[in-house]
Amino acid sequence: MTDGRVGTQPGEKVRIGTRGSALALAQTRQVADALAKASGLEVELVTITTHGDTATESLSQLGGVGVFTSALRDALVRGDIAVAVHSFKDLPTAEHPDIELGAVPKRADARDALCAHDGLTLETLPEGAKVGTGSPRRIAQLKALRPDVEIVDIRGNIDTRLSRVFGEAGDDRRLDAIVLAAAGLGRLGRSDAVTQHFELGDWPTAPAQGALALEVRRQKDATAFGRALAKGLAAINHATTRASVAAERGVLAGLEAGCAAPLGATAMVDDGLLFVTATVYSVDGTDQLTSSHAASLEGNGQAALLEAAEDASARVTEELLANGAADLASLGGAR
Ligand SMILES: NCc1[nH]cc(CCC(=O)O)c1CC(=O)O
Repeated sequence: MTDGRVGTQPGEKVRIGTRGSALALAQTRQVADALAKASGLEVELVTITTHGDTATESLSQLGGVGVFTSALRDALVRGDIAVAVHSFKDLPTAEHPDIELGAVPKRADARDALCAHDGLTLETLPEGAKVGTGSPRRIAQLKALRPDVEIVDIRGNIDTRLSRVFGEAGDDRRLDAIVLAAAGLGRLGRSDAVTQHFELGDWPTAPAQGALALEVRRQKDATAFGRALAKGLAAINHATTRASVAAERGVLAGLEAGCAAPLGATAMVDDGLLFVTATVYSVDGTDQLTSSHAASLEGNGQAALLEAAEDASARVTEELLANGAADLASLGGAR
């Protein structure tokens, strides 16, 4: 298709695929601008509708694997787009034969946040308060700390969810609070709705939460355009984010848990070490298992970081499984 091309064609743009939600568009515009600057190429957003956007079932019923990502991946493989931008936490852990990770930009806030009316926090919500979330992990975490609250399964985009607390929702739809990713709220300029941030130490979040994945085809165009794109992707890649996310997702893959599993994982790089901590919850929130390990970086650069990530996450996975994580998590196996 592009064989024999020497220079970039005038007007040839990097077609960047994104979901059409306000959140997806906001985050993709940001990386598209950064990629344009770093590559010197013109960019163009291509909106793609995914099954997760059109389905009306709750997320736990949809079953998860790739509902938000497979249509984007299909467009990438077909060549309709050159780059697919995903919320990293929505990506399945299984490798795709034709696709690889092109870049992972610097992570945003990985924490979850409570958005409640009247400035309330998880501690000050009234007894029996209605709290909205569709995530088995968040359900387990809420139940562990506030077994009295009534958890309401919600889905939809962030603005729809916020309207259940702050908007004109009728009394029967009105919620006292919802739990959302701080990163999503930040990207939409809605951090003002947050009444409490949960610290990662006692409220770990989904593997890769707050990070984006830029995927590209494994098969590269040997053209000036292809080289400029590769250079741009390398420039916006953030090596420690990529390794931290790899460590968190390594635990997810190692536990053979789906993206809806009640698992929280947090990794970070500091002072020559990569740390990863993961917690598996029973769905009712009464039980949990945590494991933490660190691996030292044997050298510099992305490869050394990824090796440490693999090492640390393998040890965390092994310890969680040895302590019965599979049994604990499968208490929610029906999801
Ligand atoms: N599963 C939905 C989803 N995928 C990515 C984000 C937002 C932030 C992110 O992690 O990049 C959200 C919403 C949420 O969990 O509140």
